[in-house]
Amino acid sequence: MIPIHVDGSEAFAASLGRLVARGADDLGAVEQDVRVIVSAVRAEGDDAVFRYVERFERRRPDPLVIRSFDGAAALARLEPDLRAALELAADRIRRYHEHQHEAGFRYEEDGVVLGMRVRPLARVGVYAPGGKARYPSSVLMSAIPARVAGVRDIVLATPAPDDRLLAAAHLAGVTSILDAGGAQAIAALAYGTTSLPRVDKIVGPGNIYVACAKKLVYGDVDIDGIAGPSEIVALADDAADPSVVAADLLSQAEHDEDAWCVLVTTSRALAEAVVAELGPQLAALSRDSIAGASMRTRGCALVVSSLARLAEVASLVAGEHVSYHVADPEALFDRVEGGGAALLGGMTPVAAGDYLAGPSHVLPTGGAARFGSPLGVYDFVVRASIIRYSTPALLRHGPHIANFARAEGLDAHARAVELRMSRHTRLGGRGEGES
Ligand SMILES: NC(=O)c1ccc[n+]([C@@H]2O[C@H](COP(=O)([O-])OP(=O)(O)OC[C@H]3O[C@@H](n4cnc5c(N)ncnc54)[C@H](O)[C@@H]3O)[C@@H](O)[C@H]2O)c1
Ligand SMILES: N[C@H](CO)Cc1c[nH]c[nH+]1
Ligand SMILES: [Zn+2]
Repeated sequence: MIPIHVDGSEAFAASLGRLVARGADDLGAVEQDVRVIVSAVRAEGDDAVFRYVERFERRRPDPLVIRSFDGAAALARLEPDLRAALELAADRIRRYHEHQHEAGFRYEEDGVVLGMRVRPLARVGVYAPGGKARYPSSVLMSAIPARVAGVRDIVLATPAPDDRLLAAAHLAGVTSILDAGGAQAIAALAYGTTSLPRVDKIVGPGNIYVACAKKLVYGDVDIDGIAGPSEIVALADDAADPSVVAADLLSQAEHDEDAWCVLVTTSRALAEAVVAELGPQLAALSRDSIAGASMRTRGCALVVSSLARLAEVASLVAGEHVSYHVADPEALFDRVEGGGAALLGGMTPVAAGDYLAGPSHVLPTGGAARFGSPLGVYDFVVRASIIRYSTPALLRHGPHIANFARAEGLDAHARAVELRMSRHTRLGGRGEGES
């Protein structure tokens, strides 16, 4: 089902090389089409959004923007077990993100007040996929951090929201819903239309059209990143439970034919036992053809000779989820670089992180965990630097600033400083401004 490669072999080097080079999805195949959609929505607004929703989703939303929705009623209509799961998840996600609050700061240094002000973004767009499957979990995982940050308007963009989505939107504090999916929804959020004011930032996962549209509008609006197919890197030693490791690998493989599922282990016997588990477990899944395709094309087991090498390989691969099936997960985690989500110990399924542990499941993929972080409250704030000079401080720094400016050939910069200094001197120290 998946090949096993031992460190030192050519096959191991090739497999690791392919993983390290995997990068973000190649969006080139759809870029031209998406560019047309984005430009049309930018130029024509609602009319173009309706046109593309009719073309790709075969329906006409009415209304396109839902300003008030009865999320509480939708929640009440859900089957009680699902309702309880959503409420538990929302509560846990909120409490986790409350730890991420970032305070600004101010201090004074020799007559110069410096600081940083942190304010929430005013208006954000949260995309929740709605093509092949529905993800109320993604609504919670994207919108709750925004709500905790204090964002005033949270627009959920999703095609034809059902009760599960409306209930999640209600629990997450979504303020309005754009009933559209795909590139047209992203363009409407980025540029605004008659019925929808533009947003400051767009977050959340989606398919290749959504990802490409986010990339194209970036700069006119902020984005969280480009989410590619799901990934899991399971790290295991010889004490790991092969059936549990196999179950974790399959739990991400079932997302997408292109998901990356990788086992890195210090034990050849464990690798063989995991591979033996995969077939029967896969056969029992409803999405067996998706998970099977992912395993066949992008799955592999890499066998290394030490925990140090395990950490090195995990750092190189930089997976979205890294699950630690080893005797001392904390010690190994300490040696692995990068962001993403770490699931520590055999009793921590990746699925717990996907649904309700607390941290957002919107994570860097395609190796972006080398530098990227989970979606968080910090994604929904804007920072302003604060600088305030007193007169003595400017008299002290002024000559240095002017010298620096002239060295860059920027006279006007120098004069803006010198004017203040000379005016102050002319007025005998009684100049305007701060003493
Ligand atoms: N990383 C995460 O946290 C996470 C979470 C949930 C889902 N996902 C991923 O998000 C993706 C969701 O994809 P999806 O397709 O189910 O839903 P989606 O909502 O992202 O895309 C559906 C939209 O695609 C557009 N579309 C479809 N065919 C098109 C075409 N030919 N031309 C232009 N636009 C077209 C339509 O407008 C449609 O509304 C999956 O890959 C899934 O694995 C990721
Ligand atoms: N594992 C996905 C992120 O890679 C998130 C998700 C949503 N639902 C279940 N899982
Ligand atoms: Zn998942």
